[in-house]
Amino acid sequence: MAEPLSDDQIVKELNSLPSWTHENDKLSKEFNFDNFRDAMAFINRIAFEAEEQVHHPEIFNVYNTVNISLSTHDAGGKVTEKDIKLANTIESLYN
Ligand SMILES: C[C@H](O)[C@H](O)[C@H]1CNC2=NC(N)=NC(=O)C2=N1
Repeated sequence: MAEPLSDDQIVKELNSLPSWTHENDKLSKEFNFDNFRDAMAFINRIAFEAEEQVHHPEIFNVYNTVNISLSTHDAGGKVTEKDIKLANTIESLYN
């Protein structure tokens, strides 16, 4: 089972995850798109990767914005390596 990361470990990981925040035991970021179609395409690409990793994000969409939050339910809702890995994957899908 994945163990929660320390605050120091999370701060270090966030150095290479631009605009991601660590608040309320979650990693979060808002992504902006030109339109709803592009936002939904992004969400669907995330969905396939989440299934591959067997790790699932919280996703909140309003028109052209997508807010993602990551935490590990199986680790008491804390941030683990699984969240760092999925955050990096999501970044690679956005770029
Ligand atoms: C059985 C299955 O592997 C678990 O329920 C997985 C699925 N996806 C998950 N996603 C997230 N975000 N946290 C989890 O603890 C988690 N657990």
